Order: sequence, then C-alpha cells, then structure tokens
Amino acid sequence: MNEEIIAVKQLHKQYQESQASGVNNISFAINKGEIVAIIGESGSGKSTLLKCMYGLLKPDSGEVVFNGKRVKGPDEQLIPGHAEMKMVTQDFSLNIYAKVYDNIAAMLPNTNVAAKEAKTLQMMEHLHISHLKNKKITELSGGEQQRVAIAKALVSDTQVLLLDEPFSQVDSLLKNQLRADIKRLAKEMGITVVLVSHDPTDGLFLADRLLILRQGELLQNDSPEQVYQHPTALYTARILGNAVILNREEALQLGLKTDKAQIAFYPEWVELKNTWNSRRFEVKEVYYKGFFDELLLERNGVQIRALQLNSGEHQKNDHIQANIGRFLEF
Ligand SMILES: Nc1ncnc2c1ncn2[C@@H]1O[C@H](COP(=O)(O)OP(=O)(O)OP(=O)(O)O)[C@@H](O)[C@H]1O
Repeated sequence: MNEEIIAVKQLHKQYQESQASGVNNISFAINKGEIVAIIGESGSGKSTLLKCMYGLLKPDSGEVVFNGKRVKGPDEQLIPGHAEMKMVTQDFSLNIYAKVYDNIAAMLPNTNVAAKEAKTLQMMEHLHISHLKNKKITELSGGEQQRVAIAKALVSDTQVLLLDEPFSQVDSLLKNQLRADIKRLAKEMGITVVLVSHDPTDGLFLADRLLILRQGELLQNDSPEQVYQHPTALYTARILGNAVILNREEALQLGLKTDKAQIAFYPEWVELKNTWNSRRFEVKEVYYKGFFDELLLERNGVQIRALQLNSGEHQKNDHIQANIGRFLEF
C-alpha cells in the first residue's frame, strides 16, 4: 500500500523583491520510496519549492507536512533544514580540507566506531568512490564531489533525499551512471527522492512521477509516460521532447486540421513512409546524431523535424513522403 511521506498543501511563496511568485498555491503528495522529479524552466520555482520542503524557506501560506508533522521554517529552529531529510545542493556543502572518507563518516555518531567505519565504506562502495577514500575534496572532479555529497547525504539513515540539479556537473556518460546509481540506491534502501532539474531526461529516466512547473504553477503531476505522451500544456511538450510546434495555418499547410490555435508533435511521431495520408516533403538538412539522424523537412514553407533511424537513408535535397502519425492540440 502507498504510504504518504510528504504532503505539500497549497504552498505559496512570493519574494518581496520580485513580481513573479516563487511558487503559487501548489499541492501534491509523495509516497514513501517514490522518486519524484520536479521539472521546469529556469525561474519556474523548482528551488523555491525544494527549499520550502526542506525548511530553508518559510512559505507565505500553506504548508509542507513530513510524516504527519508540519515542516518548520528557518525562523522556528536553531539549525534550518530537516533532520530526517537531506538536501544536496549544487555547491555540495563538503568540507574541502577533509578527505572523502572523513566527509562521509562525519555524518555518523562515534558511539560504535566499527559500525561507523563499516557503514562509511559500504556507502562509498555503493557510489563507486572507494578508490577516492583518502583524497581531499579539492583533488576531485565535479562529478566525484557530487558522488561524495550524495554518499554523505545517504549514510545517516536518511528517509528523504532532496537533490537540486544533481547532474549539472557531470558529463553525459557519468550522468547516466549516476542516475542509474541513484535509482538503484533509492529502490534498494527504500529512500524517497525528490529531485529538481531543468533537464527533462533526468525525470524521464529516473522518476516514478514528474511534476511540471511553470512560473510557480504546477501544470501536471503524473507518471513520466503519461506526461510525455499526453502533456496538458504546450510548455510541457516543448520542454520534455523538443516538440515541433505549429500554428493552425501552418498545420493546414501540412493537411492537419485543428480548431485549436496550435498543434505539437514529437519528431519521433513523424512516420517516414508512403501511405494514403502521407505528404511530400523536401529534406532541407540532415543532422547526424549517432545512431539516428534528425531531418529538417519542409513542405509549403512549413518546416518540421523527424527522426531517421536508418542513418544516411535520405539525404539533403531528397524528396520524401512523411506522415504526422499523431499530434496534440492546444
Ligand atoms: N531570493 C530571491 N529573491 C527574489 N526573487 C527570487 C529569489 N529566489 C528566487 N526568486 C525568483 O523566484 C522565481 C523562482 O525562482 P527559483 O530559483 O525557485 O526557480 P528555479 O526553477 O529553481 O530556477 P533555476 O533552474 O534557474 O535554478 C524566479 O522568478 C526568481 O527570480
């Protein structure tokens, strides 16, 4: 059965200095063990939401409830933050003069020295940083520091891990490994993870649930599949899948009728085949993407993008048949 661990209730936070509200009357709940990704453009309120959840920011109204108790604001406690949650921010908050091992071990009590050492070593193994044990933080790459920060956050029986842009410092290969590690650890250890990112692939790859934020508003709260396949706003389709967006007149040029102002579709929804309803397009550009090409196609002055899985099959200036198999209306 799903057990609720965090409830965000009509949370509202507006900064005095700024016109836009940080977050605007947001409500949602998170179950124990879930991985939730909060996705939105820069300035959409992701960090504000995370800080309110952790108790670093006091909301103007509404509340965050953790295990049945209201999360206190920074003015209500000696050390702002929450004892049973850990937040890893982009600056990692590591002791740069101490060794990796000591940074992590410092989170554990000295009551049982053997257990402290065993736990620290195990957590380092989990995050593939055992070989860095005696290195100083200043000797590590950004990605390595990130792993240490996560190990440090998880070593002390943390229930909830809050990650602010967790993969911003790592290259794409390491990013995939770190994402997979976080997912595995969260599921193995039963930890609840809330991460905020402007990169939608973080959420699509990792999360059980996506929350889409735009200008402080919660637009959608659903599984990654549902949000990707059935975005309720154009904004969501645009940030999640780099969707092609056409206005009604442009759509009509391609034989697509709509009563709405705009349509959107992902490049992978364009079928490159000759069917009764396909249309003739000119290939304007071919962008090599490794195991596939992205094609820029044009018909009647309207440009769209499509994926070509058989890399090199169609070339620039070719005329090909394409059918937009599915589109969304907004
Ligand atoms: N301390 C502050 N004072 C005034 N305005 C702020 C402050 N912090 C954030 N804001 C404003 O609140 C809005 C939301 O900011 P927030 O940092 O939560 O967004 P974000 O989605 O995390 O952005 P990013 O991805 O760039 O970190 C923005 O318009 C921002 O300018």
